Amino acid sequence: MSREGELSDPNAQGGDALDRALRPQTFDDYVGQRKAKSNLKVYVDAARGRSEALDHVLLFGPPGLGKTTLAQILAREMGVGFRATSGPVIAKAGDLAAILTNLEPNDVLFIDEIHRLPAIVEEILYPAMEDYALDIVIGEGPSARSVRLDLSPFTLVGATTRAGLLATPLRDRFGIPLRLEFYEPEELARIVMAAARKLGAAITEDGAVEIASRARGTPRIALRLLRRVRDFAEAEGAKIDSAAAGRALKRLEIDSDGLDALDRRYLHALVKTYAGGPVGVETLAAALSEARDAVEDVIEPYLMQKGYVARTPRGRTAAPLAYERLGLPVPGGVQSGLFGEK
Ligand SMILES: Nc1ncnc2c1ncn2[C@@H]1O[C@H](COP(=O)(O)OP(=O)(O)OP(=O)(O)O)[C@@H](O)[C@H]1O
Ligand SMILES: [Mg+2]
Repeated sequence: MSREGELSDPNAQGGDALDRALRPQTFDDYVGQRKAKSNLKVYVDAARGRSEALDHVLLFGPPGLGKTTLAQILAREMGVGFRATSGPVIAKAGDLAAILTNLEPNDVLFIDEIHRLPAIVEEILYPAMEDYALDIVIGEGPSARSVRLDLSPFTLVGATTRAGLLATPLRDRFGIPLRLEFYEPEELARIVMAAARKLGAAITEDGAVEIASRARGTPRIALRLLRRVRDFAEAEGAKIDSAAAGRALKRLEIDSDGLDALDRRYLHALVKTYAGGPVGVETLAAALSEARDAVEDVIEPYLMQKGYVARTPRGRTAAPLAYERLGLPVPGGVQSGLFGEK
């Protein structure tokens, strides 16, 4: 049982058109990520002042934190065109060459899931990023020769769920690497309020706070919960206040910490089946019938940040908080002291 659409394909979820309508368009509408945003503003202003392309940007962080959104905002704030593609879609070097030669000066080229670019494609990206040039080999065998083709200056914005998945030479060519962080509940509440306003849904501040506090620090999840809660509230003829949100979230099996059924299955497997670990991520993924990547990208980052799970050289181990969440005694009787504070 996956979170709706998220594990199989992060971008294929219900309400896609709605998603687009809710996307912030400017730095000012883009809530949170204060550090990344304030640095980017400086770089954008400087590049615009010099009429140059912005340096290449690598955005990394768990799914749904706003990488695609931020890439679009960058192009808009730079006042340049935006072209989007993704790693798995570009199969041949020629595909990327065609895209690169069609860019207007200073355009933003967004490559989602950039860690999934085939190696041969990655190689032609290196001179393109460094010198705005393509090295094309003409002919075969001993008569083959390489010609250099100049490109317009452009900004590559790459997105990936984990920077560690990128080959070092590629990673090193990004002048601006930025890690997106999980959002604070107050920030998510602002996102939920703004979205509810755009949707014309009746919501109170505490209704938004209730949804925000259970959204795993992730705007996409907050917006999805808002849509579901709104359905329940409309069915009840109620507005979305904290009581209505609480009832709906209970029906959606989202607990007070925002953990859903899949998170609880993960903790259950780790704590019960594997006695709290250490256990390898492959083994855990198999126990959950999920892909290893999905476990590492989607489930674990939030559980680790919240201190339920730790990563050790020998595998994952359950922290005291995991036992407490499942209502089990903590081995050795050490209490985390964290339970109930969140
Ligand atoms: N800072 C933000 N302020 C307001 N809304 C946001 C913000 N970040 C993301 N969103 C909203 O959350 C949703 C998901 O964002 P987005 O698609 O940019 O995430 P992503 O990081 O690209 O995810 P993935 O890794 O799955 O591609 C979008 O609908 C977007 O409107
Ligand atoms: Mg995206």
